[in-house]
Amino acid sequence: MPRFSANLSFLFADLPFEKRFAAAAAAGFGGVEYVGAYDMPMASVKSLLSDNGLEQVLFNMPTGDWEKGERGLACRPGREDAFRDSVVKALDYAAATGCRMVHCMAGVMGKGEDAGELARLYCDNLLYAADLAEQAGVKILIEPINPLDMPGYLLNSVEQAAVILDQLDHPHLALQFDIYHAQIVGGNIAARLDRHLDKTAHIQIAGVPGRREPDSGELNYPFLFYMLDRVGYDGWIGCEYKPHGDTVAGLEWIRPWMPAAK
Ligand SMILES: O=C(O)C(=O)[C@H](O)CO
Ligand SMILES: [Mg+2]
Repeated sequence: MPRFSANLSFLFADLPFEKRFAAAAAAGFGGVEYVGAYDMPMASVKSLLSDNGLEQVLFNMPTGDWEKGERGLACRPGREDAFRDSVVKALDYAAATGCRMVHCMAGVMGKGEDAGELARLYCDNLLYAADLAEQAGVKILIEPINPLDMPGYLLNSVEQAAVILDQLDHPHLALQFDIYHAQIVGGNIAARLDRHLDKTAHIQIAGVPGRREPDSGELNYPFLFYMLDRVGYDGWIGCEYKPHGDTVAGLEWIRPWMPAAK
């Protein structure tokens, strides 16, 4: 049976962030994930989780200055110190909230930059983060993101991520398999999920095209959930989509697997 996590950066977006926790619990979710809650004190996040009986499934490391175009720091020359600070901050929040997975965004390539050089720095930084994460009992996840939504992003394909994970061979590095991005970059989802499942610590879903509810578009999610059960995937499935309208009204697709809270 799939276990669904509500991505609070996408779902319940009409509510203030701190109210999204209760809304997720009422909708039946047992876990939540989001980009980050670093502007809230750790104790407040912890209370929101425990008051609502929620597990903190995942969040991102601080990603740098989003307004200025940063999308993670891990491949960025000159940002090594900021990257190391971001690892420490994320692991502090992870310890406070009992979170066992942290997504490390790679960052974007500038025009004329050497992808090989950036990839080398990215790998060095991933190993630095993974060593610290190991001491904290946390996994660092890397997620391929499609280049239409995030032009210049360093890590685009699941296959690229698999090569990096194979080469770094660190027990605290794993794949965040976002099916929405993977469908746009390569398709053939069932076979690729199967092939890379041993590296996959977390899955995210959305309909393609449009990143809407997973009951719209070209992907057959009930089949993929069935397949994930058959192969014994026991991780979370993050609902990272932009609801068409009201989040709860749009959750009809989930009810065969997840009833609303009583
Ligand atoms: O963009 C995505 O798919 C992600 O999962 C990012 O972490 C969102 O920030
Ligand atoms: Mg994602």
